[in-house]
Amino acid sequence: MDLSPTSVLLCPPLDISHSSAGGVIFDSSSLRQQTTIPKAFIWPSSDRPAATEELDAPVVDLGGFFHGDEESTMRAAKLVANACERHGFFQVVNHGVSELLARDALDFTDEFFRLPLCDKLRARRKPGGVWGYSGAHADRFSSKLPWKETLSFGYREAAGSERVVIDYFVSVLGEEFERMGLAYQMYCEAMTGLSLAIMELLAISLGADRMTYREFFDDSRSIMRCNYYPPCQEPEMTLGTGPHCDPTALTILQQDHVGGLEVFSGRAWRYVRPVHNALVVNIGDTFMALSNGRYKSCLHRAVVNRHRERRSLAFFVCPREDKVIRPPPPPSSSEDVGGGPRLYPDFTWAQFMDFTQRHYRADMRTLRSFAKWLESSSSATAT
Ligand SMILES: C=C1C[C@]23C[C@@]1(O)CC[C@H]2[C@]1(C)CCC[C@@](C)(C(=O)O)[C@H]1[C@@H]3C(=O)O
Ligand SMILES: O=C(O)CCC(=O)C(=O)O
Ligand SMILES: [Fe+2]
Repeated sequence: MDLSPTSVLLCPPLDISHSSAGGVIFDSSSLRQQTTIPKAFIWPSSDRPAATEELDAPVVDLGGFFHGDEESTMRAAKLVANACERHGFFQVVNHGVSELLARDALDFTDEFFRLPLCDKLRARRKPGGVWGYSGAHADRFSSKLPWKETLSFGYREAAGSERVVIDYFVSVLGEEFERMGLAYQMYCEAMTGLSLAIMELLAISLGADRMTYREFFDDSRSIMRCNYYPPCQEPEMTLGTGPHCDPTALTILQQDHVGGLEVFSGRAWRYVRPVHNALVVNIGDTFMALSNGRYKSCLHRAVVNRHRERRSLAFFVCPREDKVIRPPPPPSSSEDVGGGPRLYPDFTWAQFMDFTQRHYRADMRTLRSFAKWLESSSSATAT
């Protein structure tokens, strides 16, 4: 794919301290010239120690599974079960996503985030919205700001959605961004296919009917997020993304070779070494609820460094908004997949997503806090 830079978009000088909407704007290129970072980016010292140990997590070869080889499928399912019961994290290779497509998606991330700030702001996230450009979430939060810029957009595989991503880029940034939109449209299609295959492998690993989750997510909605982490002059004082569990069901993440992703496991933060051509897969809160707590929602974060920018592409798989999140009964017994009493109430993704966007900043306790919030809201309406 021709990656010649898009036409240079000129824009007027910008007052970067405050936007017209009153929110604060994060301009990493000017902030990086300063010797210290603004106070709003400093995280509590308890959140900051850098990992010294590597995470023990499998790199699962999906080749045999894709070829219908039962023995390697069971081998893969066993690795996945063990990892998901421990920390909810594994990596996959021979995943079927083209290396060229993956590289183009990363390269276009560079092209977008290297645009002048005023051009990125043409795609800025609208208040209350999910899609769009954000600088450190400075328009949403006033402390513990993450040292990153993000671009998020939605995807769903349905009739009439063949151009949903392309049309987003063209409508927000202009015709000259059609190639970027096409690359991400194709990337999201590939990620969706892989996510459904992983849902099948998860069901097998849980002893459920292998089509259970594949069917549940057949009309999934996804959120694609491009993360760009600029170099930071005080990397030990801040975080690229704070400690959290993804509220979504499953995340497929492509990271570049720089490193910075950490997972909390065995009472310590552990770094994840980038594996060439591998994709990171982590369980989110919604899948933890679907497995009735048997699989753990992965607690993770991203640290930054002094000299190198880092990029990651996170593909968040979510159920259709109105589907009720409830563990499916496995074929062999009347108990739910996770066995024992229900750990979480029924809820819909629409309710949970709304909670993270309007009521609560997602962190390591989002699902628990959401369950309490649901309970208090329902008891309030019952009285
Ligand atoms: C449902 C979501 C909220 C966040 C994006 C996501 O699609 C999945 C991950 C969530 C997030 C990355 C968790 C850490 C805090 C957060 C505010 C962020 O750093 O971006 C979260 C995302 C959000 O925009 O709320
Ligand atoms: O950039 C990374 O490695 C992690 C990003 C992440 O966890 C997220 O966007 O939810
Ligand atoms: Fe995450």
